Amino acid sequence: MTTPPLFDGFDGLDEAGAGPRPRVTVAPGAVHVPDWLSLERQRELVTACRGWATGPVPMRHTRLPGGGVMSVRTVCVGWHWQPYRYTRTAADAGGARVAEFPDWLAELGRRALVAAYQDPAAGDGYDPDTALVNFYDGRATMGMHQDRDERSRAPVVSLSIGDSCVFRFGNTENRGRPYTDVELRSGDLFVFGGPSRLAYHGVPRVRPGTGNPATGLAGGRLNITLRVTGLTGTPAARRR
Ligand SMILES: O=C(O)CCC(=O)C(=O)O
Ligand SMILES: [Fe+2]
Repeated sequence: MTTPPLFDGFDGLDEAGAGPRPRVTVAPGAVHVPDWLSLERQRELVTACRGWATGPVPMRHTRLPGGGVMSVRTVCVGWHWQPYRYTRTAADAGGARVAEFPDWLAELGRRALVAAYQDPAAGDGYDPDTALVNFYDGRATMGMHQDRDERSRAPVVSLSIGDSCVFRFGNTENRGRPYTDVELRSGDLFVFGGPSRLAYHGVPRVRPGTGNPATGLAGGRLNITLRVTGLTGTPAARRR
């Protein structure tokens, strides 16, 4: 029996409906954990992201120094990323200080590492302090890049909600091959750390209409990456 299209992307079954999609180590330190987030957790994250998207810093298309504009819309929590650095205030998006990074999100990050690396101690000491929340409409893509503006080389935890996408996970040398195309669906976790921490990656395609409105997201794709900036700020500095 094939999977009814209505359930594609959130029933935990593979394309043929034959069973759960397996956890896959795509490269050393890079792990895909399908269906890691419960529907309820996805709903909570959608609600949280809606809140962050409305302020204090608005969700916006990031402008690149070369004059280009990213097709995804982004809002940051904890630290604000703009190409190619982190600051506490969003100079390129209204100037407000970004929302505090909540403890529950750091805890989710620790649990993500335990699940991805299948090691109860994998989350020990992991203390993400920034989240980049990206929203992709059906036409948005993200070119191949490295996440390298963080001083820390602690793993990146990536959570996906809504429409499925092709996530291209490459090598640490250049934007080209070899790379692996992974389908990320609503609820999937992807972690990249260790030898894969600086691997090039991108999103060449989103598949409109494959999400589940029960997540609270009627359309589009939400991706949240948790990272450790390695930057410090005293409470006073944090307000700057
Ligand atoms: O949307 C994704 O899955 C990846 C996002 C990403 O690479 C980034 O925000 O740096
Ligand atoms: Fe990235």
